[in-house]
Amino acid sequence: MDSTPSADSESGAPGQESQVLSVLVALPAHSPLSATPLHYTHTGRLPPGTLVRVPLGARAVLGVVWDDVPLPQQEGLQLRPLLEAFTALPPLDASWRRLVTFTAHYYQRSMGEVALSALPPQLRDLDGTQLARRLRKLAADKGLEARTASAPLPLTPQQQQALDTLLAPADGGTAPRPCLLFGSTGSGKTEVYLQAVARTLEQEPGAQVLVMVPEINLTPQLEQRFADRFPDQRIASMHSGLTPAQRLQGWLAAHTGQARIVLGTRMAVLASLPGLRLIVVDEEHDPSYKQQEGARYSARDLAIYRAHHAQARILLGSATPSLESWHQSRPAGDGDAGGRYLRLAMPARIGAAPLPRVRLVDMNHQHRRCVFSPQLLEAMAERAARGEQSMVLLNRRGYAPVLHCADCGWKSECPHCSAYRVFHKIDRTLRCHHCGFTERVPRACPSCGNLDVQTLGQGTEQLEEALAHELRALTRPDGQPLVIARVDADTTRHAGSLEQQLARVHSGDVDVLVGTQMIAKGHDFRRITLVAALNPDTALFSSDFRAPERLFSLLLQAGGRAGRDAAIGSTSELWVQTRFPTHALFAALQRHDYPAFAAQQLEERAAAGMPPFSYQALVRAESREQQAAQDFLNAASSAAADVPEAAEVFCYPAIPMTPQRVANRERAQMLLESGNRAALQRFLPQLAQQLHAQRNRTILRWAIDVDPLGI
Ligand SMILES: Nc1ncnc2c1ncn2[C@@H]1O[C@H](COP(=O)(O)OP(=O)(O)OP(=O)(O)O)[C@@H](O)[C@H]1O
Ligand SMILES: [Zn+2]
Repeated sequence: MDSTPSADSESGAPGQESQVLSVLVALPAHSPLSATPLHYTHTGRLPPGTLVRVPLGARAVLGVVWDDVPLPQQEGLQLRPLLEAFTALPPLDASWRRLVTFTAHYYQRSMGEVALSALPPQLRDLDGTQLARRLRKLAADKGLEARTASAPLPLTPQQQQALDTLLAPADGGTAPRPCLLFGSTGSGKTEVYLQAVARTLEQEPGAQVLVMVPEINLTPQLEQRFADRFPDQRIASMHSGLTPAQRLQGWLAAHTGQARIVLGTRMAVLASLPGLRLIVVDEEHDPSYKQQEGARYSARDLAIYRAHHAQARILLGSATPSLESWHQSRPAGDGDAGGRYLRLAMPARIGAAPLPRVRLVDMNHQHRRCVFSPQLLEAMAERAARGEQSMVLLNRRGYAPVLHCADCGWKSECPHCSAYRVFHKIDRTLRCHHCGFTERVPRACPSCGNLDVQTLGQGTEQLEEALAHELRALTRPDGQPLVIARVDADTTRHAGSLEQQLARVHSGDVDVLVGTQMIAKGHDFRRITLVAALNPDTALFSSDFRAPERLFSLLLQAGGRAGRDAAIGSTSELWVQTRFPTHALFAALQRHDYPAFAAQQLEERAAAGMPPFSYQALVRAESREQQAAQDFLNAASSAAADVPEAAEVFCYPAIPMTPQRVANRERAQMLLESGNRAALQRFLPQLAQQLHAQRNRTILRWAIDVDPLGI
């Protein structure tokens, strides 16, 4: 296609001059062109936010008309006209564009990448006619069934107070304060969300709400509750499990305001929501809100930003808030103005079902290879005999994390990673959980030929087998043998399989459920009265300072699955098998005392200058050689050390990541820390410039992770 010279071109209808437009397109992440919008010509003006198709090299790509950016002063710059403007679609509004700009700057990515990744992929393949047809179809099919709405429950005084505080009018012209709903497991947070949504939708005809959940497997249950409560509302869902056509439909429904309720995982935070009045972030502490590739954004943090600028209300909910949100919602005290958020507490469980009793089993008193203590087995047997369910948690899938030969010391290392391959008995494979490398289990030790190769440690597969053996003599109240089921990433690979397996638990077909943390979160199981965590100890002494926080929240959330139905009448229990029963974390857990745990952790973090008392970024690099990766990072940080922006930022020397090698790539990381978020933000582009400059053939890739979760 011919390039058209810029502004003074004379194509087009009389009186319609060709204009220069700034257009965002997605360019490869480190392309020098990716920093700002590109320029194209078009006959007549198009408002910012209009979706367009533009030529890029030999391709035609989707782009978004952006707010004007001056043309670069470049000799002989030839601008090309855009190919197509999707004027049937309302432009993406200023609030969305501002969110994209902020996300790109804050997380050190290009605006084009962020903007285009926030759009449904199928938009790239449609032309204007096809898009117009989709829009007509969307308007014609409301996707609703005629049903009666589930009635709102009469709120408990605590729920009522939380709701009223959330919805209280903000001071004239200011954005409402973000609210943290600190509500015990089973305290009825969802009902507060539902009624907050209902009230928000009533208040304004065009109001929209965004409800976020951490895990895709929690969306069906929540979606059902929303669909039951709002049968005359179109609900758009947004998560990675949808087909491209479904994603486009949901996105269009939200963008055009036809869907007033949007429900989704972290990606939903970047949806176009022109009428946004309320955001709910359920289980706000959950690490899944952090995107782990590309633009590594925290959907919770972006939600706070987004709500602020849209002057929308925002409610973060959790029984175990992140220490960041907890700290941010601290009440004013002596000499401290308090945090920016408002803390709403709902300590009581609905229906007065007490929180589970915590029982610690000291594994120092058991024999070395003991997996289930006799006390725990007995307790599970009692529950099963009464027709109650138990749940056993172990954060390790497969049969055994390592195979080894006692004769020569061989271990099932992955040839491509610095990690062991996990033994999966079901298909007799050794699988690397990092790179996916899979082989049949060797019949004999590959190094010395010893036929007696043994397992080390346990995974969920082995637990399932061991439990079946231990409980084989027991029957349910109806005389049938006990049913033991396992739910982890291996049993839920196929679409719909998780829902099926959970449905079996809900219907009472399963007596003992074994699984990874996947089963600990958010589910409203009615008949589980005992939850057991088998080996939580490694997190107590991890090098990652957030490990105790994650453990406490996992255990408390897991325990929260027990005893949700007071009508069952028996006391619920959370069992923890540990070699450190006197650890302070367990003491706080026994009292269900999140505030005490948080206070102790925050004190440690304050003393050590860790988040939330400091701000961090992590730079990661990959190379064939560990030294090359570290040298690259260290060179960039020394080169950037002299800029004025470096003043308040501390760069630690680069170190190997764990695991150090994955898929034959050596990985290194460098931690940056500052007591001042703005200072860190000013420094990062300087460092990025140096990383670009230092980059050489030996560096396979690098990335900056702002506010990293795993250190
Ligand atoms: N006001 C109410 N009256 C009666 N029942 C209620 C009320 N509010 C909530 N419930 C019921 O209490 C149960 C627990 O509520 P919900 O699942 O919302 O808890 P939650 O706070 O989200 O817990 P978790 O953090 O463990 O997910 C649900 O079955 C819900 O229907
Ligand atoms: Zn591997």
